[in-house]
Amino acid sequence: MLMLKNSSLFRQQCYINGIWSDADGGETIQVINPATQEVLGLVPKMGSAEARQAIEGADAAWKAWRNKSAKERSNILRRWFELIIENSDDLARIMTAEQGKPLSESKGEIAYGASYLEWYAEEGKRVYGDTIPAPSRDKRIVVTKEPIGVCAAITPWNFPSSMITRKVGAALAAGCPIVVKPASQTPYSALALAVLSEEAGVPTGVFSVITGSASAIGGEMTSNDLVRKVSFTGSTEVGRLLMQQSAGTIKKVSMELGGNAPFIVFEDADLDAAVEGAMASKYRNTGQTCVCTNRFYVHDRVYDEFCQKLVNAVGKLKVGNGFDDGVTQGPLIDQAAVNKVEEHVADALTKGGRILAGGKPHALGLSFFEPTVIADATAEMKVAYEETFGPLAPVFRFHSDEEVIDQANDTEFGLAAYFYSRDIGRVWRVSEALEYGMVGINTGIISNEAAPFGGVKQSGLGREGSHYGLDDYLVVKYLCMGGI
Ligand SMILES: NC(=O)C1=CN([C@@H]2O[C@H](COP(=O)(O)OP(=O)(O)OC[C@H]3O[C@@H](n4cnc5c(N)ncnc54)[C@H](OP(=O)(O)O)[C@@H]3O)[C@@H](O)[C@H]2O)C=CC1
Ligand SMILES: O=C(O)CCCC(=O)O
Repeated sequence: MLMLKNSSLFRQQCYINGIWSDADGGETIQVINPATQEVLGLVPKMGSAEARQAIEGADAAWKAWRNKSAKERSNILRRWFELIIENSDDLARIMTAEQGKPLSESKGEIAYGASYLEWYAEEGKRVYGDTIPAPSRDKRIVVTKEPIGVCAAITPWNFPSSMITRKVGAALAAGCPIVVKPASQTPYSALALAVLSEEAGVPTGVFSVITGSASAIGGEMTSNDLVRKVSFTGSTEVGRLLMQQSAGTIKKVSMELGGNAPFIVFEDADLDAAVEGAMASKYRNTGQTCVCTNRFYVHDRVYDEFCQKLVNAVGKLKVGNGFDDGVTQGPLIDQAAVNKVEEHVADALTKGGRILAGGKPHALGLSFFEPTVIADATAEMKVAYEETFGPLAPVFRFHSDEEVIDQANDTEFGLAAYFYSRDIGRVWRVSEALEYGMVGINTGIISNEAAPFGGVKQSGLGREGSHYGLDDYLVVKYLCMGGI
């Protein structure tokens, strides 16, 4: 039983057009605590009919929402932000229970998620237009920005709150209503946000949360003509499918997909700082982050020293139930996630990898896995080209800048990359050569609400956070004034 100060935050119904609802047929999905395998509760298993209802409600709400002043929308977003902060202890407990991450990380995510609402409450006031000198004297060119319309979002289990607020904050600030389908493994964080949105005064239909069949709800979201934009965070495979489905009605799409982040340690790096960044980047959320380092490249001259320092730091991690004191590594989300890490470890070992730490499921059982470091990684290993999404750090050796840049870019993904160097010329050269949407230079943590988050290549399209994120929910309108 989840103990909360405000038990009304734990809702087991969907929030559609301001009404708390069950699925039409009464079907439900079980939600499991990955740290204990206990059933936390049930949520409705909705499908296309309920998704259509939510979309139609959003469309009905759109006109009044877009007609509010930016300041009115800002006040509501601000109030929602404040309520999230006021309830952050409970929201963090809900997150740890359904997702497994340590309570301190859940608290961090609630604050991080709320920061998008706070930031967009302000930025929504700055949707500026433009005037452009016309090529002829009798015309004037004026450019305005307008909300794109009804939006739909599908979000993942690894960041159950912030991946919603990052989309919803921008959509609402721009003047768009939005319907969200959270991951089936972590619906309660989303439903708790809906409880607080209602209290904050977000009008009926402007924000709905619908749980259930991903293919049925996703199918309706991507085919319904009323939806003008689909925003997705999750696997590249599902992102590709949603883009195909959205093509029929030419929807705008934002896709935040898989990564395969390289983390390069040059021979002039501050190694202690690099290890600190490596730990934050690799083991945050037990390695289940699309911007987590997937591949460490370390210069031959500092290879052994870096590996030793990394292993020492990994030895201090504590695996366990995220509610327990001192735990830094929760369980993986499910057995399939464990299988993938095991597969990558086994593959690396058959190709000459050397285990320096961990390497197997944790003695706690269930989906707990030992934080793992593997030395002598090579380009032939699966860890070089597939996203592990778990606590496995493969360490590759390199000898020159050209070699490591080629290896870092040798992937279909292009989300985040990191490198450590104290040479300013190299910092510029490497930053420019890396084919990635985001580059962390002498830092392992890059995410914040003021920065544009997003990838290139098969890591996705569009940006979230920052003023670029707001543009993704706006359309440009050109007014041609003649007869002057
Ligand atoms: N970029 C990122 O942040 C993330 C990347 N991943 C990567 O993806 C791998 C697999 O994770 P997984 O959870 O399966 O990720 P998915 O892409 O399957 O899930 C993400 C979201 O998409 C939904 N979804 C799944 N199938 C469909 C569909 N056919 N139509 C519409 N929506 C759909 C899911 O719903 P439901 O939960 O109901 O199935 C969930 O809400 C991970 O190992 C990791 O490599 C995963 C999560 C986040
Ligand atoms: O897509 C993800 O894995 C979530 C990104 C978390 C972050 O914003 O850093």
